[in-house]
Amino acid sequence: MAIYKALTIAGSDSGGGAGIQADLKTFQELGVYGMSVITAVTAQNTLGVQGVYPMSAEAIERQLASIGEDLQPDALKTGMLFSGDIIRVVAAAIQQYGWNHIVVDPVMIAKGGASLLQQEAIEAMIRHLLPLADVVTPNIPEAEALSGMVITDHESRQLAAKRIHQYGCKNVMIKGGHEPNTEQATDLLYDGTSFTEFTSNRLITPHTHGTGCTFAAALTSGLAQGLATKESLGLAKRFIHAAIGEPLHIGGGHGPTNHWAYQRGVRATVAAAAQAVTTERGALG
Ligand SMILES: Nc1ncnc2c1ncn2[C@@H]1O[C@H](COP(=O)(O)OP(=O)(O)OP(=O)(O)O)[C@@H](O)[C@H]1O
Ligand SMILES: Cc1ncc(CO)c(N)n1
Repeated sequence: MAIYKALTIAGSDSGGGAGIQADLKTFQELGVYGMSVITAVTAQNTLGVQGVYPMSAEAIERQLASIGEDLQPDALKTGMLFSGDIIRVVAAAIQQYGWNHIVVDPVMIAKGGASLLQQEAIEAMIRHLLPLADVVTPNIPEAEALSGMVITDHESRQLAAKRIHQYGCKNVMIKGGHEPNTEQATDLLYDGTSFTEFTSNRLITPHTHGTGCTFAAALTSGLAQGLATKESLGLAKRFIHAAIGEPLHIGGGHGPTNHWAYQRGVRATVAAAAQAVTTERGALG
């Protein structure tokens, strides 16, 4: 059996709902072997971010080299990168080791408002990282920061996607979790030629901590297994919808999503089908 390997380069969330922890849980659930390079440690829970402690560039470089010298990832994602220096180190390693299938989740601000990326780092991300990306997955505020324009409607979202695409990434997926007053959660993909929408009903819940990380990790899992970009995005959309749809109700604030929900749904469907076959056989004979 082939073992597909996925790498996350991101920050640690002590509360377990976002960052490295969300990524590794998602990789595991989707059947890929997960590896991590930790860029920063956050003291964080469902109530907010209580502390941010970036790793040194040397510590990050060393982790990247340990992966590069031994374990080639089939796909990787970046999450919280915090500074321009860290972005340059990560971009250099991607090039040095010839890694492919790169998902850049341009994490900037946690849902509670804490900054996870310094302002000066946006320029470095545009210059060094986006040209290496197969898919970049900004939410609406991140797409505004990257494109330098305000997104108010469908047309301005399309224009922002085109602007971001010009930085050299192959695909831009502007996620719609932050779109106000909509009954649907619609994500917009631009591949340099045409637009594709991925839509689900909007779930009403405060428990959306780590949705972006989980979505990008599911996308990375699909790419690691050799699925095409659109197939992987479809998988990610189904995975996050299931994860938001069955919240765990832990913590006193914005709780994490449920990383078990998607596979439990798949297993239940398979079990129901097996039951139907057994019943039919029983009826026949
Ligand atoms: N309430 C919701 N109901 C259904 N889908 C949602 C909801 N909120 C977010 N999503 C979906 O979750 C995925 C992540 O989108 P979102 O815009 O929330 O990311 P994000 O803001 O980067 O997340 P994070 O807060 O973790 O940084 C997208 O596919 C989006 O459509
Ligand atoms: C470590 C980390 N990465 C990303 C996010 C964004 O959800 C977060 N809250 N924490």
